[in-house]
Amino acid sequence: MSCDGRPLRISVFGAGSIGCYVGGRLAAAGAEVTLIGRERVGAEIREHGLRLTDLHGADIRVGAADIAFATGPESAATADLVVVSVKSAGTPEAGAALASAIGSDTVVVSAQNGLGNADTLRAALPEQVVLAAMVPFNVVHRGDGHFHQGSEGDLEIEQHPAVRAFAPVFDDAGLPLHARADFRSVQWAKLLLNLNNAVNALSGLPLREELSQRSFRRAVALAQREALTLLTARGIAVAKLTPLPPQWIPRLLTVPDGVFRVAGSRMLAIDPHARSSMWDDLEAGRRTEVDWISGEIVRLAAVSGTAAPVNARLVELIREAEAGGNRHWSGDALLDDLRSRRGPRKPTGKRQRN
Ligand SMILES: NC(=O)C1=CN([C@@H]2O[C@H](COP(=O)(O)OP(=O)(O)OC[C@H]3O[C@@H](n4cnc5c(N)ncnc54)[C@H](OP(=O)(O)O)[C@@H]3O)[C@@H](O)[C@H]2O)C=CC1
Ligand SMILES: CC(C)(CO)C(=O)C(=O)O
Repeated sequence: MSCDGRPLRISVFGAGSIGCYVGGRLAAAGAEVTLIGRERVGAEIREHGLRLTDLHGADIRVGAADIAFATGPESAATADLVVVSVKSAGTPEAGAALASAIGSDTVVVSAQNGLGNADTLRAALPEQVVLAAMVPFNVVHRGDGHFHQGSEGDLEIEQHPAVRAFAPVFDDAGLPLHARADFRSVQWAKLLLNLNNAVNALSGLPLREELSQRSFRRAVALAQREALTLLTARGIAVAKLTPLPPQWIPRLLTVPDGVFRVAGSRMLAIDPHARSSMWDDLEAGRRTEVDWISGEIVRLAAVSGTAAPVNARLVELIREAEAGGNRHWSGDALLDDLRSRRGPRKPTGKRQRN
């Protein structure tokens, strides 16, 4: 893929799990990539290069000489495209850093979870085209420059004419980008899925092991059902990322054998070691994105004049865990705790499915 006969220049602001994996694959496909991140990551890449693997046996090597690394935004000055992949708490700083470095022709893509990161970047970068994208798959950093894609799904992005200039290099990299006119509803669908992040982080378990336990699945379903009730009441659309209607989403996580649906109509495999990005943050002692994920449901409830006690409790438990509290809950204990937060249930006469 080239831009005016030369390789596309891409900077990735936030060289972590997603940034190194996506940036590395784009470099392997011929783009001129600069990763912008912390010196510890730069040192790892200088020593080992990048190794990028996936569930299907892809094993791609990018030598240290074939991908540039920087700790500041200056190198983004000549980029055609900047992919932002910092955690949500870092977005304002990323926006300010890019504002001092890039020109108005550079397109910026937020490859982050949550709903508001692209808007935060737009506020800092009023002259640039800023687009939100959705990363459905999980990436695990295995050390020594090795990043492993531990689940499946294709990238989705807001529909915009600018996408045409860089979509081909994503195709070449084996990471096809699907442009969607209803992107907000895609973000809501992903956020519903990410309500599992808090439960996963509190379980202290890999995703597959967590989701193989019925009580954790029921805990996730409580959070998702609470969110869906609010979304439905406010008439907010949730993309049909599966062939099932949105009200079925809580049931998707009841699949017993370590696979769940993320996007598309397929069952998606999960690597046995894959963990949520929130698990990574708790493990590393970093601030999590709980305010931008479960916290969105709490805010939605507040503006709707109601409450979201299950998601509010998950926010509270993650904050406690960030401060050193329990992050090894059993499924039964977590489920009992979350259930005790809900108001009394009306008897339905029906057996609970999840
Ligand atoms: N990991 C995953 O599997 C998935 C993640 N996502 C989403 O993608 C986004 C990125 O997640 P992920 O890749 O896990 O995040 P990581 O924490 O692994 O990577 C972000 C990196 O950017 C660095 N960074 C932050 N601010 C700056 C700065 N100003 N200058 C230089 N480097 C900086 C961070 O360093 P430091 O930690 O020192 O600040 C960190 O190394 C999140 O929104 C996440 O929710 C979506 C799907 C899956
Ligand atoms: C891929 C997925 C859904 C895995 O939990 C994720 O988005 C995350 O970890 O943040």
